[in-house]
Amino acid sequence: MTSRVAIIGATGKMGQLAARLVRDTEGFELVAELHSSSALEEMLGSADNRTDIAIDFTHPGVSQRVVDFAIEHGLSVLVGTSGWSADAVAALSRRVETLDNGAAVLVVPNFSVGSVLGTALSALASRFFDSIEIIEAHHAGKIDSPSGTAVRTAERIAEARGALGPVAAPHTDQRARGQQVDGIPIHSLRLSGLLARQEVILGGAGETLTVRHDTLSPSSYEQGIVLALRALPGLTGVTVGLDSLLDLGLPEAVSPVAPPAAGPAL
Ligand SMILES: NC(=O)C1=CN([C@@H]2O[C@H](COP(=O)(O)OP(=O)(O)OC[C@H]3O[C@@H](n4cnc5c(N)ncnc54)[C@H](OP(=O)(O)O)[C@@H]3O)[C@@H](O)[C@H]2O)C=CC1
Ligand SMILES: O=C(O)C1=N[C@H](C(=O)O)C[C@H](O)C1
Repeated sequence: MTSRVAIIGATGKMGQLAARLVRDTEGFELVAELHSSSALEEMLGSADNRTDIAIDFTHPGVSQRVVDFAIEHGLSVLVGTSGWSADAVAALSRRVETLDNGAAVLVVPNFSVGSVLGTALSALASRFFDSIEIIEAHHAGKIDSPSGTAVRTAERIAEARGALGPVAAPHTDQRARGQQVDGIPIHSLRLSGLLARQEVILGGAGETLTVRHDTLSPSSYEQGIVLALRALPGLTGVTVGLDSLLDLGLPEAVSPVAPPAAGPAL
């Protein structure tokens, strides 16, 4: 069976990449391409060629409106746009449950497998260090900060630490100490010449551990986008991240669906 796909943000960098992947992947057909001047109705396709899946690669200020429209019309949605907070995802889950019309949403803060692993490994390590900060660096054209990946990493660290509670982040009243998400300071750099990089620095007694991921080319997103597209028809409700699709083989304590972990006996 062929899934018909609409891309919202099709003129953008990621939208163009997604369009190529949809065209090149068996079982998917591209039926609509929307940009900033398009009417949202265009995402539904035509009467004899109705859309099944919407892919959103727009801007943080636009994405929620796009996703709301898609789920209201029973489309499943793959969201690549950054800026989806935990609160916004929780509200979306409630909305999808209430609608109960078959729509499913997969929100993916980062499609790169290396980045997903970097976040998971940071969550794993976070139970052993009480001092943790994130530095994320992106191309100068990125309009939002902190990055969606950094926010997701901080959320995953907070989940993994569970009863251990927030990390020690002194001097939070000083602006140069970063923006805190779940008690973890995130420092954002925007630089010409860069694509994307994230370092999670964990400090302990007499040692630091750095988990660093570098995105060198947009090709790093391709595998994750195709994996997500193929998985979407089998999902229900709202799912965040590729973790559950990748079978990372990590202990339950750092699984995003696991209950809060108890602190390690050191
Ligand atoms: N999850 C992941 O792995 C990744 C996520 N991202 C995220 O994806 C998003 C898009 O990034 P990128 O492709 O670089 O951005 P671009 O600025 O290149 O593209 C943005 C797209 O959104 C469209 N757009 C803007 N406003 C609207 C609107 N009101 N209605 C419909 N379409 C609109 C633009 O159309 P127009 O051309 O008409 O302006 C354009 O097609 C960002 O949030 C970014 O952080 C990026 C890389 C990887
Ligand atoms: O805007 C980008 O480029 C990216 N945005 C996403 C984010 O905010 O984390 C994913 C990736 O880092 C590239």
